[in-house]
Amino acid sequence: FPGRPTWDHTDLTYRVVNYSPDLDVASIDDAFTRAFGMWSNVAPLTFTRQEQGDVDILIGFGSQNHGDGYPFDGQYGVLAHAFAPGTNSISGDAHFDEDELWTQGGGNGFSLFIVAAHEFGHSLGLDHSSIQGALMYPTYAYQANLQLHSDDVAGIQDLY
Ligand SMILES: COc1ccc(S(=O)(=O)[C@H](CC(=O)O)C(F)F)cc1
Ligand SMILES: [Zn+2]
Ligand SMILES: [Zn+2]
Repeated sequence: FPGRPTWDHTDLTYRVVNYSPDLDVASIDDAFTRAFGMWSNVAPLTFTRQEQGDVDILIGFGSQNHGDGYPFDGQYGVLAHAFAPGTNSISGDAHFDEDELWTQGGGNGFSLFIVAAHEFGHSLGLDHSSIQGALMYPTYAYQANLQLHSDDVAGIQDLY
């Protein structure tokens, strides 16, 4: 992102503000934990869930207008969005479009784990990759066994 915003600390905290009815709470929590893990596996970052107080990354589901001036668009189209690191309260936050069908794997719907891993890349300061096959490529593609592309790894290691 322009100006190369990054977090000034590596022990990041997050909270899940609300849940989608598409999956049970444990599956949603697990998808986010695994999505953060993709990045902490290759960069000196830790992600700790914190139920109280200020956190770096707020995660939630919303549809259409959900309070941040970036309304979602109903089913399909924009699936989610996330804000770059910074000092604003919304910095780093990740929002998922409730009008999508969130799933755990193949078949119809979108993998919450894959979309979250991509969004958290933005929450950490990564922009899009031009390499198809990279997690940070701008369009969704289901992968049964998600692996970061070398471009994703290079990007996060360049930032942290
Ligand atoms: C692989 O993960 C994603 C790919 C594409 C998207 S998106 O189609 O919602 C994208 C938003 C984004 O790049 O985060 C689009 F611009 F709306 C979200 C997650
Ligand atoms: Zn939003
Ligand atoms: Zn993106």
